[in-house]
Amino acid sequence: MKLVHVAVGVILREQQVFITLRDASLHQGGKWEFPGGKVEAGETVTQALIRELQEEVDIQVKASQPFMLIEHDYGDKQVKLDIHLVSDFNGEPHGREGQQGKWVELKMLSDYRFPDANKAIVEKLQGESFSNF
Ligand SMILES: Nc1nc2c([nH]c(=O)n2[C@H]2C[C@H](O)[C@@H](COP(=O)(O)OP(=O)(O)OP(=O)(O)O)O2)c(=O)[nH]1
Ligand SMILES: [Mg+2]
Repeated sequence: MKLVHVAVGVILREQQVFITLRDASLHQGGKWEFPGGKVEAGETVTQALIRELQEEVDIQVKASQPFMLIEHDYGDKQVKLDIHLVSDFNGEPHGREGQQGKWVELKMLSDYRFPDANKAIVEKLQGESFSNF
């Protein structure tokens, strides 16, 4: 079974999070996600996070902190999501690869359909206040 290590960024600004829609053709497609992608050989998670957020949503990450680690088995694919909070960045995020993207209030996140592995992320985010962001 494939185990894929994924760097995932929760981009935060004033009680909002930037999420994107996964293309229907991808694994877990048609669902919303926190931008990110596979950690490549020789990369740290932080390096992968910086690279993926530049490629996918066109921002330059200035500060990030580890938030949680989730291992999930989808049956066809096993993922290890290394989720980091992105607390400071340059640029304005947008779906650079043509994908839909939007800022969503933290308290509204549970209204969106995410891959199953994300349930714990949404719950933890909604349980925190982030008064500092
Ligand atoms: N980016 C991201 N991936 C997630 C989330 N939740 C979740 O289960 N995943 C899974 C779906 C995919 O199987 C995997 C991420 O792979 P990906 O398709 O984003 O990888 P990538 O950007 O490197 O793209 P590629 O190399 O396949 O082109 O992690 C999430 O919130 N964000
Ligand atoms: Mg990706």
